[in-house]
Amino acid sequence: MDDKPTRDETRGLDRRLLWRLAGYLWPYRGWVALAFCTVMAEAFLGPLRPKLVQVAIDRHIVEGDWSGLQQIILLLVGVLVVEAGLSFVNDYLTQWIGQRAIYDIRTKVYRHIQRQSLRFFDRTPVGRLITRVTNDVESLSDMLSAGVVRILGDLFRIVFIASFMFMLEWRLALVTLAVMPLMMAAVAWFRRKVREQYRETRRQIARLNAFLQEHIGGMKIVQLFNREAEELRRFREINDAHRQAQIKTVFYFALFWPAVQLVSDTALGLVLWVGGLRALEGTLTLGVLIAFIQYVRQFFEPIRNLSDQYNMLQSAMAGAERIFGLLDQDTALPEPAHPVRVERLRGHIEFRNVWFTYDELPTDGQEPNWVLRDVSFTVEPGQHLAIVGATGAGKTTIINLLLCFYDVQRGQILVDGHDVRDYALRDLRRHIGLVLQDVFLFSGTVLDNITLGDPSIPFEKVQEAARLIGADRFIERLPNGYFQDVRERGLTLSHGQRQLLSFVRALVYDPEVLVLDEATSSVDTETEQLIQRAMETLLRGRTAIIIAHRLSTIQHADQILVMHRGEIRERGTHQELLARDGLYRKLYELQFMEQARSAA
Ligand SMILES: Nc1ncnc2c1ncn2[C@@H]1O[C@H](COP(=O)(O)OP(=O)(O)OP(=O)(O)O)[C@@H](O)[C@H]1O
Repeated sequence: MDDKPTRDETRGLDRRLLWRLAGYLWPYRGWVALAFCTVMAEAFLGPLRPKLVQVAIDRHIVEGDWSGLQQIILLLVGVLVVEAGLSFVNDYLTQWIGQRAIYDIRTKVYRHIQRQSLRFFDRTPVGRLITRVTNDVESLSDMLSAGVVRILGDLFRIVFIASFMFMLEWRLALVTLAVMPLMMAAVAWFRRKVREQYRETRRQIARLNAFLQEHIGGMKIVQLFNREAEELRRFREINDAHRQAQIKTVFYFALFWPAVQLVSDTALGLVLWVGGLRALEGTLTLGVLIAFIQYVRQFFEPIRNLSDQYNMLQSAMAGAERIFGLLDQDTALPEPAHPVRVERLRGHIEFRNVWFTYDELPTDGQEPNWVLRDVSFTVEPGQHLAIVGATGAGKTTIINLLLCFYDVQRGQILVDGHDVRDYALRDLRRHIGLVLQDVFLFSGTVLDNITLGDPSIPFEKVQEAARLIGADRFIERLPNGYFQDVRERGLTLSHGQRQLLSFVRALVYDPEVLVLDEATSSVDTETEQLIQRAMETLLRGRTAIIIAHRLSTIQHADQILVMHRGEIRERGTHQELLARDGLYRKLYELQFMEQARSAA
């Protein structure tokens, strides 16, 4: 299911992952160094304050030295102001660095996904990829921004505070540290519990995501089969498990904070007791005692922060592992070192003994599950080739291979005499237009969907293409015409209208070769005729490969291939194939009878 924790999160911090993540901060190393300096200065100034208070009391208040006291007060105010300034610079800077690094990683992940071959998308659920680009990248955010800097800052703060305490009065410092074993025990317990709970929460989130992805996608079926109540019950169950995991996490946090407070208060009590007794004996000044009270308060805060940050690091490590796992998996087809240059294609296409399977080739010598078997054919420039066959025969696969969505395992595909692998993918796809039966419309206007956001295509060209295809009438009837928003996935347009739009799109791009997967969805007779005429316009003067579902539309094709279970069973023109008493004739008669039945 989506987003399983892929690493054992009980493992500690992985140094290899940390280094790799640090690599994303390298471009901002100057700023990171500055952030370190500010955090160090802040870590030093904090413990300086109690020391100043001690001096103010012991040397000036007790001695009645007003002018000296004034100087110390001024110094204290100065320290506070500088600390506030440093804190601002540090917070802003670390977030700025972190957000930049996150931006870089997110762009890198998206670019990587974009380059993958379709084989990758067949195997990887969309929900998982979305989680990688959003949640997982976000989980690195805390670490790459404040994380590392703050952890170092806290460590330094502990060292500085301890040093100040020891310099001031080493015996009282030891008294403060006496509670450390208690503190360590509390931290260790909390860390273990929260880690367990954290893993449980992640598991529940993954279940929630997987459920939502499946059920929102399949809502039509859920509603059609009246499964709402049952699905709601299942959703409630998962949602409840998620809630319980969250509440447990909150429980441990709620227990941890007061526990830390208790330990630090115990330290305070000890300091007051031992320090108070000594003050009464006259072996300790009041200033030192007051300074120590402040140090005790300061000392436990970074310790508490560190245990929090440990959890943050854990979550970042899990996210990093998943992101790097994705980045390290590269299924992009290799681009040729010296691609064939193309200005225009002549449109000569040849499949030469092509064998193909969607699966990985077995390494144990077993025969693969071939989807295409020894497919060979040639389309001369300007010719129209139609492919027919039962569902699953391998028609779409031929298109997928011609457009290099997948790589052939045996044989060769040649366009204008060159292997398709010798072309740059961009070039090849620019010159071979593809019109699919399931027309995908992006959110945006009708115009955007025709030009696919290419501003160099003039509006007049779009209008002209729409007129030639016969789509102008319905577009102009839309409330905003070409500027009508089509909504996500084109739900506001009918099948026929979407089909026409995709024809206009193809005509505007004016490819030399056109590959067309004829729509199977039924449209009314008028739209059917419109589509038929539009197809003729689109195909005129171009080399074309048409996957035909209605045999009536391909009677004028120069060549027809009849596919059966991945093989070419028959080939010829419509008349030749009808004359032969074979598969084509059977298919034709079947469709003919169906049409006659539906007309009756
Ligand atoms: N992405 C894929 N991964 C694995 N197998 C696939 C994939 N796409 C298609 N197949 C399998 O390959 C075979 C041929 O499929 P193909 O889509 O080429 O058939 P088709 O003739 O175009 O069918 P239809 O007319 O239904 O579109 C089928 O058995 C199908 O299950």
